[in-house]
Amino acid sequence: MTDSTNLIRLIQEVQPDEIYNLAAQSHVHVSFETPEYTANADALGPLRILEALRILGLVGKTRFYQASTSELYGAVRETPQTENTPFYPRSPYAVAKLYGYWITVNYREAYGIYACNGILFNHESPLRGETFVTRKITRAVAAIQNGVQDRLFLGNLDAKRDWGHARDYVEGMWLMMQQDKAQDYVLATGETRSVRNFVECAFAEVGRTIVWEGHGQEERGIDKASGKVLVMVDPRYFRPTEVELLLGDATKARREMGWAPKTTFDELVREMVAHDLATFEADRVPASRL
Ligand SMILES: Nc1nc2c(ncn2[C@@H]2O[C@H](COP(=O)(O)OP(=O)(O)O[C@H]3O[C@H](CO)[C@@H](O)[C@H](O)[C@@H]3O)[C@@H](O)[C@H]2O)c(=O)[nH]1
Repeated sequence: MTDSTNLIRLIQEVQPDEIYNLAAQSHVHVSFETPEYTANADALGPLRILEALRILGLVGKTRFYQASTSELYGAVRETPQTENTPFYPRSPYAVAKLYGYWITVNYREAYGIYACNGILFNHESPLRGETFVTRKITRAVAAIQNGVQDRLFLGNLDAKRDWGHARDYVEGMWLMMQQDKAQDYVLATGETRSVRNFVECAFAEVGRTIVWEGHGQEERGIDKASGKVLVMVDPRYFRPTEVELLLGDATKARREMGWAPKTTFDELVREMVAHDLATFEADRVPASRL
């Protein structure tokens, strides 16, 4: 995404009908440490693809999808968030994505290219990177259950997200690219949960009840049955500016494309925990081979 000549060469060779730009430095916390690279990949990246389409004369042939994000809403101006909610980005990642959003709109309006933004709320699966909060939690549950980790350290337990399953969202992305006219759409479940609640649901999958004690940085998540501290707060995971609450309204996607999420929150958590448990169990060396 940071190399125009290779992007042009690749697009010329492939002559694609559709390009889904999911490439990015996509970790919000990391973007505070690497803001310049994040801007290069996440803001100028989509511009480079759009320019490649213009240079190669593919504006009438190739459709373009830009992975926009609910992070654009940041310090939210209204709840729930729709396609018409004003943006207020709260991280170098979100500011870079703001450019990506508007350059996509601009190339659609200026050159008539079929270019659309999917404003996707958090979408998760067992394929999620291990440093994003959902997967970090489900892996820790599996590791603790297998006796290879004592506890889980997290940042802001109060943050609320609208978490859906990536499988459903990919279908929505594809639908956006099959319409008569390119437009921007929110994809979301319409439910919001705190990080704390995700922790409770993930541990419940292995039969553990988490009881919370203390406040702020002193808060602890304790296993009700054993009394062991399983969750602690580590301020290293706090962000300089946080997005406290995201809750999306996908009415437009439902009305115009017939899109609706199929996987419930509980099913998502169950699938992620089951996958991580299976991975840890498969990695365990049987006692007979020790
Ligand atoms: N990563 C992480 N997040 C934590 C932790 N503890 C608490 N959190 C909180 O959990 C929330 C979710 O964090 P992430 O899972 O890292 O995702 P995100 O910041 O919401 O961003 C993801 O979703 C966006 C869509 O809204 C995407 O645009 C972005 O690329 C990424 O996939 C944030 O409020 C974060 O502060 C922790 O230990 N690690």
